[in-house]
Amino acid sequence: MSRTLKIALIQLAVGAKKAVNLARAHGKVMDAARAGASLVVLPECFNSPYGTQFFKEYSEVIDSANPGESMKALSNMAKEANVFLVGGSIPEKVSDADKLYNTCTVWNQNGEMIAKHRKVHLFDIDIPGKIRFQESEVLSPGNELTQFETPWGKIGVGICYDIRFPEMASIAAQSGCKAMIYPGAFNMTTGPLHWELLARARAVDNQMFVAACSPARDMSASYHAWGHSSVVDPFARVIAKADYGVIEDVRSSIPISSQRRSDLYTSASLINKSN
Ligand SMILES: NC(=O)CC(=O)C(=O)O
Repeated sequence: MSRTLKIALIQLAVGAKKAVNLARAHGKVMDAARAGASLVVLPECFNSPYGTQFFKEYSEVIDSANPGESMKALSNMAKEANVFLVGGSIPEKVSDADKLYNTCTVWNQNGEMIAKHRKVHLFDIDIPGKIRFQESEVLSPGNELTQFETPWGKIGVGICYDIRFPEMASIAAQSGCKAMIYPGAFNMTTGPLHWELLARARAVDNQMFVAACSPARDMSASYHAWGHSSVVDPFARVIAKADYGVIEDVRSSIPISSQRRSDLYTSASLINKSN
């Protein structure tokens, strides 16, 4: 078993156009592979805006014999980039049963689907004055726990709200998983309080790696994702975090963009003629 793994979490900007989301995901997966990642993770609902009003319209059947647009795209990304790909999640349609699920698919380097996880714990919350979200109004819950084999050991998968239920990660650890991966989309109310806390809790409880991958925050969308995609080690140390707040902090503390002397930066004005 290989002992080192470079993992990439893609904090993808997700908009209203499915084809654009898929193309952007493809570009970022290729970038991650070029940077040396062997396992790449996309966020929850990577092909669709996150909202119960969108799930039906963006849903696809997940069927290897007759793959939909997102399935084809994920298979191609994994194969072309030569990576294991945890394909975030998409709204899955099961036409015979007239049901929708929030489903993560996992792909190997040959572009073959090796696992499928339907979100088990649906995100139904109501925090007065802050956020009400009821996935169960349109989605059905999955009924299985999911793990997959890789050259770096077995890995368990959950989706977002699943991270709040310690049993899933604990069962994964007890059955030999080295890591839990959660595509997720926490929000501006629960994210600051719980996202990192839960990822670190699952890591420390089970002495395993935890990776949680969010979409990028878009304040013009109906749902404001928290972002902060993170990797936590078995000591519960956050070893990587996408924290775009740091950009603002650094730019206001060291304001080089307003201090730039653009008036001097032409080849003619650079030269001090007296030297
Ligand atoms: N979006 C989710 O499934 C979960 C979430 O935002 C939360 O638990 O908070």
